[in-house]
Amino acid sequence: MTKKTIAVLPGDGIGPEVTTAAINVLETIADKYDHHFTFQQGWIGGSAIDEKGDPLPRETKEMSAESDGILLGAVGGPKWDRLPGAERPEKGLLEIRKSLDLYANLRPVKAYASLIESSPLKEAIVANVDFLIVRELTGGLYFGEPKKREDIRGETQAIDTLLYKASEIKRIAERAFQAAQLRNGKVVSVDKANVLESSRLWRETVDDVHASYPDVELEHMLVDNAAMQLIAQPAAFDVMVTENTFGDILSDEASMLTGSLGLLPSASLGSTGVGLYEPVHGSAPDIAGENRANPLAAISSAAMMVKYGFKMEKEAEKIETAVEKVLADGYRTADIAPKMEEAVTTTEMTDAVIKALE
Ligand SMILES: NC(=O)C1=CN([C@@H]2O[C@H](COP(=O)(O)OP(=O)(O)OC[C@H]3O[C@@H](n4cnc5c(N)ncnc54)[C@H](O)[C@@H]3O)[C@@H](O)[C@H]2O)C=CC1
Ligand SMILES: CC(C)CC(=O)C(=O)O
Ligand SMILES: [Mg+2]
Repeated sequence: MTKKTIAVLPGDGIGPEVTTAAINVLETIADKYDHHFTFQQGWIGGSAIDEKGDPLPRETKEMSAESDGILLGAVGGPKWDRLPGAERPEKGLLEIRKSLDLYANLRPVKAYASLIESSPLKEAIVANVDFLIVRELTGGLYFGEPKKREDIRGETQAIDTLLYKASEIKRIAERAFQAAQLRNGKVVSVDKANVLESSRLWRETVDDVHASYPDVELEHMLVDNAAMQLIAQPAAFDVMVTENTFGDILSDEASMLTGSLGLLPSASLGSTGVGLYEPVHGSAPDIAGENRANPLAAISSAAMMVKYGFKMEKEAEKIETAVEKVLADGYRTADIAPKMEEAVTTTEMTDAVIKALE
């Protein structure tokens, strides 16, 4: 019997609904394969501000650092939108990523053949969309200093800093080339090197790292073109590596190649051994509490946890196959249902996945 302790940070909005779904799936896997998973809940985000006065309370940080893996829902919502940046729910998420040095955010984008009708980009799904976004997660605009507001000659101005060290670029580039070696051997590095100094360093550093991976093909692409190419020829991508902000935006765009943001999982990995697994989507305040959220992104994030965090390949594959099966069987939450009256709820979708696991 393998024992694992999982820190569960549901967060805000639909976060608690989708993490409950993922926990139910993990419990079924534990029963089936004779593992013992212990779940420890912690506060993060807006709910942590309300309960503890801090978007990342010390207890959450410690419990997460000591766990074998962190399962996170999402943070944020209109209730906290007027708070200053340093006190907002999102700060809790940025801080846990930074404090655990989770610099590599893997966001697989894989279309399900059974969802062709649900995508506004049907041709994309037909074209077998299957690529990996490797997003740098602990540098760039979200973290660079100075980050502040100031009054200059009677006018308020705001500053964010886009800062990258060569060492930060080097380690994420290495992750991308290694991922490509296990896939189809092609990396597209996305930057804005025609305008940004940080992107010029990015490009030079990626080129330097590439010298050690001669078996991998490398192409540099400017981010505006990349945004277009994702729609024009999504099947041409294998691994895309990019900095924090570009990766954040391009992965939401890429989600629509699969049919919905509610389908994309992610794994954030780093140097400390503990990984954080969360859906790509946010807290979706517009549907929170309605049992309408698609739980498949969170469930697939749990699959990434057992695969990357616990090295349980067959358990991960079991979850992935169950997700494929429920979609092939026609289960559709509202975000992917062609007809609203045919949509299933979050809990019905979760129950269908659990049944498919048995
Ligand atoms: N990782 C995180 O915790 C993230 C948090 N956020 C926060 O979430 C809040 C809302 O941000 P938005 O811009 O609205 O982005 P969002 O990702 O929460 O929602 C965007 C749209 O996608 C839909 N959607 C998202 N997840 C879904 C799911 N599982 N099933 C069905 N539909 C789904 C929503 O209903 C909404 O229409 C903000 O406070 C933002 O800062 C946003 C992105 C990531
Ligand atoms: C707080 C944000 C940076 C979260 C987000 O949008 C993301 O990580 O995708
Ligand atoms: Mg995002």
